[in-house]
Amino acid sequence: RDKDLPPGPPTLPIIGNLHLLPKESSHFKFTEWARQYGGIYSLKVGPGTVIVVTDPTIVKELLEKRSATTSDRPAMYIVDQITGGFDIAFARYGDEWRTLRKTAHAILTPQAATRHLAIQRAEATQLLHDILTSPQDFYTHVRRYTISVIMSVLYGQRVPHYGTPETIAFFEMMHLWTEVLAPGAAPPLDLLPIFKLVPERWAKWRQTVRKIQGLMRPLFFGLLDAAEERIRSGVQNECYVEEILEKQADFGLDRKMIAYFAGTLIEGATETTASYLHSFILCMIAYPEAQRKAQEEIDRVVGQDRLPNLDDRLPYVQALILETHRFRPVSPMFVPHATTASERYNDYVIPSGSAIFANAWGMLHDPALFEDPEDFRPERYLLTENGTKPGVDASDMRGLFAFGVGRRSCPGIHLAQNSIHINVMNLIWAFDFKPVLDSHGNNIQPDTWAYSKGISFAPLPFDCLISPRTSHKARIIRQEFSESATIFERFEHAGRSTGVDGQ
Ligand code: HEM
Repeated sequence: RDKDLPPGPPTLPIIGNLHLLPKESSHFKFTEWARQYGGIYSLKVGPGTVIVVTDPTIVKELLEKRSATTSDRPAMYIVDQITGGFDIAFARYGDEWRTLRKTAHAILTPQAATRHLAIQRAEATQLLHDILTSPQDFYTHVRRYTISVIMSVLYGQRVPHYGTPETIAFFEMMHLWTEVLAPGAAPPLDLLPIFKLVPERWAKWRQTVRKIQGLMRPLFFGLLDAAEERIRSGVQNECYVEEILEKQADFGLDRKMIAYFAGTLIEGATETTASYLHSFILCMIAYPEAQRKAQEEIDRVVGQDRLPNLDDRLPYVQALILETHRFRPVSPMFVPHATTASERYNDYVIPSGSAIFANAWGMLHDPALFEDPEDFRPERYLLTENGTKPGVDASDMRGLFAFGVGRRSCPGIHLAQNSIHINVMNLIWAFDFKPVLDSHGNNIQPDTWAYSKGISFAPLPFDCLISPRTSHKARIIRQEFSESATIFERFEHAGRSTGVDGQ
């Protein structure tokens, strides 16, 4: 380790800290090191440098104030092989990323996001209705909701039930993504490019990449073809593809870019929002007192006779939403950034080309910032704006640290926040969430640590008893769902096929 680098664990010759890197749930080990080496430390991975930041002030300084040089992404050979560099979340910091980001704003700014509220509300009503009808399947109902919203926003085509060929192909593809990107699934291709020459029969990762490509191309182009055909036939519903085809020349996009950009946005939107909502339900059964307080507030403000809406003032529910982001952040390490120039921070030099990991988990679970951080306690956000301990200077800790900071922060935040607020309020208003019972009638306590260990951090499927709070509310749900039919009609195009077989 160069003497100007921030401190870090002892290195071995040539490989540096490679042998120490965790194979799963890396945020836990990265947080352990942060407690030992401080708010900024470094890891050597072969010749490369990784900087891990676990201090809100340093994150703000490096990723926000100096975002002109810290907004690149590390090279990811496998991702580029799969998406041709057109996945906005992993694209290098350059003209193509700028173009993609600009087009994302066409659908994702706060104003643009309000255009999607009608379909989000209608889909949320279907989520209530689906849970009312088959509560044991709540996990897949939530996923149907999230994919249906983003498909409507992008292609103007909703997903009325979970088993459509497009959803089957999409989730199969996501499963393979997780498999191939899991640490250890492929050799360190970005550090040791010689491995790129290994032929496919000896490189399982290559076979997986080929399978993903085989699912991805027909899915992304099939969805685009179907949307274009619908638009040509004069049926419009203000979706992204309509807008982008109109302005294609201004944005400088070719057809492949549109197909891959829109397709990779489905990935960015679906699992993240679903994972948040699953964590919320898990917290409701694990922390019944928080559920009771939220229900009491909603009953007082909203009453029994209508669904909640975004104008309702519900401070405890707002605090609960923030606490869920803090307690189980969807992206505990954000997405890694990289530097395009050397940066000096205090006495340290961060070389150009270093990866920077913002350790959101370590900050959101820091006992110096949060009282009993491993407790789920919405009240902390009623006490101080950022949920931090009274008296702690947390001005650099924004309440929504969950969505990243700087130029690469999440452009989907407004769409995601609307989905989260609408559904959390609806679900608390409508249902009681309880743990399942064992054969003696005792509660089986949910495991709030049973999460996926790969690149995403999502609760593993869990059991839960969900029942409507009153039969009157159940009737309102059925009525609202049937009234949503007129909104759904605009996003359902019977007879138009994407050609995806979903096998
Ligand atoms: C609970 C929901 C969500 C959470 C917690 C979340 C969180 C994040 C985080 C932490 C990042 C990385 C920020 C960084 O690198 O500094 C990110 C990036 C991104 N998110 Fe989200 N996200 C969510 C939903 C969505 C939705 C609904 C969309 C799309 C409609 C979306 C699209 C993206 C994209 C395109 C990027 C990459 C941005 C870039 O690299 O320029 N996300 N998100």
